[in-house]
Parts: sequence; structure tokens; C-alpha cells
Amino acid sequence: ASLQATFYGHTYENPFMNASGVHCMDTAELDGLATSAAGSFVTKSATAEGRDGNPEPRYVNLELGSINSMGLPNLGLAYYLKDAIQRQTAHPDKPFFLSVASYKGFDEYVANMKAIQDSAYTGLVELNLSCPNVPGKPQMAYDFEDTEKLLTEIFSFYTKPFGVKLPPYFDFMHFDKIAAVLNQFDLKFVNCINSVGNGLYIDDETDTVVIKPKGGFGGIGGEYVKPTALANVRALRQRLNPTIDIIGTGGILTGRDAYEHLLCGASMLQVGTQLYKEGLGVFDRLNSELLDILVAKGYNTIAEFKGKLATLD
Ligand SMILES: O=C(O)c1[nH]c(=O)[nH]c(=O)c1Cl
Repeated sequence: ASLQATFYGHTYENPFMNASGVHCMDTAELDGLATSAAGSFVTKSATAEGRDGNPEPRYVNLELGSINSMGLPNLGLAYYLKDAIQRQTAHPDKPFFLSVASYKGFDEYVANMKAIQDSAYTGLVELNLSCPNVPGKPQMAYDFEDTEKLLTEIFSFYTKPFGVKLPPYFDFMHFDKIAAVLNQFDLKFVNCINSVGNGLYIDDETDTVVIKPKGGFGGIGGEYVKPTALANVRALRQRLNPTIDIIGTGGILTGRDAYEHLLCGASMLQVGTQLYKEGLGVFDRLNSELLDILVAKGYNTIAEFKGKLATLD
């Protein structure tokens, strides 16, 4: 059996990647991912200028996951573009993803994509429309009209392959609306989901929140979010053009979690909280556990069961 994953014309050894934000802040961390058992990797979401991000504590591991309000700390788009161009030149056989966001909103998204269009980087971009932690800034992908306007503007000049990182949606009308917007464009993929925004965790000894920014409100990841992540992967897969691949993110701790995301239609799989907790060895374990599941079920490839979730009708 093989865990090979085909995605936008490339065959990866396996579908596993980091989730943007974890183990991907600088060249050293990215080199660690590139030499790990991960099939691919993505950079920390870049903004036009480098950012310190929110005051600490801003990330806390919890028994059932994590809470974060990092506030888009990153080294700035120029840094990641320089690294990406060096990387694509040195290892043209190992494509990866460049994540880009915006601190200031619509115009910065456009400017950042223009900078990438004008650069020598030719690989995949993950356009992050779902950061929940910039105080005072609504998540772009919760505004369907603005998202459509932004994608229309980007596609008027951008000719390189890219996809979007989405927040979780919780209503069939919202699944329908975001899919109707995205199906208008030649997107290569959609990544579902980003952290479940603005959760609140209270320390049971101090009766106090555990992160400093936003009065303790932060994005939730880990076991808490798997049912929501699976639902978003499944709902978008059922609604999006087959030309748009899906990256499944959220609640992947074991090979079984990975298998369930694939059943829902994911092609690549991103790991955030569990990578933070376990380190790069998580990819060796996940590959082994997922392979055991294929063997136990008599599958030779992921294609044999990808998207084939059974329902009770
Ligand atoms: O606070 C962050 O940096 C952050 N944290 C998240 O959980 N998702 C994101 O997309 C971002 Cl950009």
C-alpha cells in the first residue's frame, strides 16, 4: 500500500503537512519540515511588513487541543519570498506552499498577491482569509461579498496557482454561499478549516483566562474541532467544482483522524496542534498509523476510498 497523494499535478510521498503557523516561522523551522516525514509544508502566513504579533501568553496547549491568539507574528512577505525562491531553486522536486495574509485588510491582500505575482516564486500560495486574531479586524471569509470582490481583483492580475484557507462555517446556507463564491474562480484548492475563532478557556485553579490578548479569546484547535473540520471538508467537497482540491485541517492527532478527513474528500492533510505538542516525529507516527489502516482495510491507494464516506440512506 502507498500513501502517495496527488495534488495540483504533483505526487507527494504522503498527504501530511504542517498547518500554517506551527513550526514554520523561519528558514530553520522550514528546513526541519522539509527534512521530516511530512509530504509537504506551508510557511507562516506573511503580511506585507514583519510583525511582533500579540502580547504573550498567546498560545496554550490544552488537554483536548489548543487556544491561540498569536496576532499574525511573522518576518514579513519579503523574507518568505526570498526563502521560497531559494527553496524552489534548490529543491524543484519538493513543492511547498507559501501562506499569505493581511493585517490591514483588502488592499494589503491585493498588494501582497501583486508582490508574489511579480516575484520569481512560481509555486502554490495559500491565501489566508481566516485569521481570527487581529483585534478589530473581521475574518475576510465571513464576508461573502468582500471575498468575492477580493478574488475578482486578484484574478484580474494573478496567473500563478493558489488556494484559500477558510474558517469553519456552521450553517448549510453558509456552505452554499461560500461555495457559490469560490466556484466562480480558477482556485486550485481550499483548505478547511482554520482554528475555530474566539473560543474561551478558563484555568481551573486560578479562575482566569489562559491567554493575554483579547481578554482570553482565541482560536481553538485540536480534538475540540474535529467534528467541525470533517463537516467543512465534506460540505465543501460536495459543493465545489471537482477541479478544486481540498486540504483537510483540524483535529488530526491519529491515523484514524487522517483517514476520516480523506473519507470526507481531503487530498492533503495539515497538522497544527498535535505537531506543536509532539514535534516533527508526529509525521512518522501518522504515516505509520494511516498505512496500517489502509493495509487492514485492503486498500492499496488513498484514491480507492477518498471522498467515499457512507451515509445512512
Ligand atoms: O493569530 C494568528 O497568527 C493566527 N492564528 C490562527 O489560529 N489562525 C490564523 O490564520 C492566524 Cl494568522
